[in-house]
Amino acid sequence: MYGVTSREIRSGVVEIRMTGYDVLKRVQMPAQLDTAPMRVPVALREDGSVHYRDYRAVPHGLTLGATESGKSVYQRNLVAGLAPMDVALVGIDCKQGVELFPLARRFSALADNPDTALELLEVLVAHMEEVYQLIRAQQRISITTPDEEIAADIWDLPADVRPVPVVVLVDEVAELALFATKDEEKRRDRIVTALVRLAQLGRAAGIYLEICGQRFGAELGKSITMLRSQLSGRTAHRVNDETSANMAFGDISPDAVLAAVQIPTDMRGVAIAGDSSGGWARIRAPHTSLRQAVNICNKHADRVPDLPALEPFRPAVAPLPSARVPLTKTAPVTA
Ligand SMILES: Nc1ncnc2c1ncn2[C@@H]1O[C@H](COP(=O)(O)OP(=O)(O)OP(=O)(O)O)[C@@H](O)[C@H]1O
Repeated sequence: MYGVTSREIRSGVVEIRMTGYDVLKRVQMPAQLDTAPMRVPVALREDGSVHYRDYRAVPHGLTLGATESGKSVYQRNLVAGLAPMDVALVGIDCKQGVELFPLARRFSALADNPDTALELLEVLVAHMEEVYQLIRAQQRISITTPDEEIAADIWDLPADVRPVPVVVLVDEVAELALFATKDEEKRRDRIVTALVRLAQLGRAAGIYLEICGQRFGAELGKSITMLRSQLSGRTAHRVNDETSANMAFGDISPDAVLAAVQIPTDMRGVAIAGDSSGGWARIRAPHTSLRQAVNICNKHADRVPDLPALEPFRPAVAPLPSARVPLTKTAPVTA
């Protein structure tokens, strides 16, 4: 029997109701900016504790759910939580860009079609290789100094040489896999190959994948199983059938599969979150509107880091009203 409902009663305060137990809790979501780097408070668990998306503990994530189940709102909460942090945000949104493009001011790179997405992913693979070279160069220095720790990932590097971490958000992954011609099929395979490389090697280079979609199946080609095994953070909103729930949790926990298929249609935003340990929890993200997320991204627009490789993919955005150059010149002050 499903026994939890939650709703946001005012900004940042979520009311959790456990039906059958007559328990009511009001919980204040913590401030978005958490002290631990790359650890985002993104939702509440049914016991009232905070659910974090911790990129350093679980580098890559897969979020599944039927249409209108709450995937975009969840992803929006992630972006809003990441916006104040020292991180580059990269978005791939081939659903006409409707979800991620309004948040463009905080993004270092955006792609809204599969051709640009492929170019962007291959640039990220090249960036990852450069970061590996940097880690190796640092290792060569440390190795000659007894007692000095040897860097194994970007977080072991001295802060002044550490590259900025990158979170790559992919909205509706199946849109990247559509093909009608042989050339488009080859493009799909190259996209998935780049995603697999980022998923296998990205963690040490501080590149984290956050992939979202209604399904995650054979349409993504032969490497799908390999890619899925690397996306160890799983979140499933309401799904249409057990097959979809299995795509999220079949290889992790049969109980989580059952819990995902039991999410009722009217519980939008409720999800099951689990990872490769087999542990899982029911969660619900705050109902952040697109307007609220845009405001947060605009507020932190100046935190977009300088990453020359991503510059060609930087979204063109109009300046914010406060930063606009006045259309009329003020008269010079004369003595
Ligand atoms: N955490 C939440 N709390 C309350 N309502 C929510 C929550 N998340 C989503 N909803 C409601 O569900 C609707 C659908 O959410 P959302 O757009 O995130 O779904 P989706 O899975 O991304 O859908 P699609 O695949 O069609 O884009 C929202 O308009 C909102 O009203």
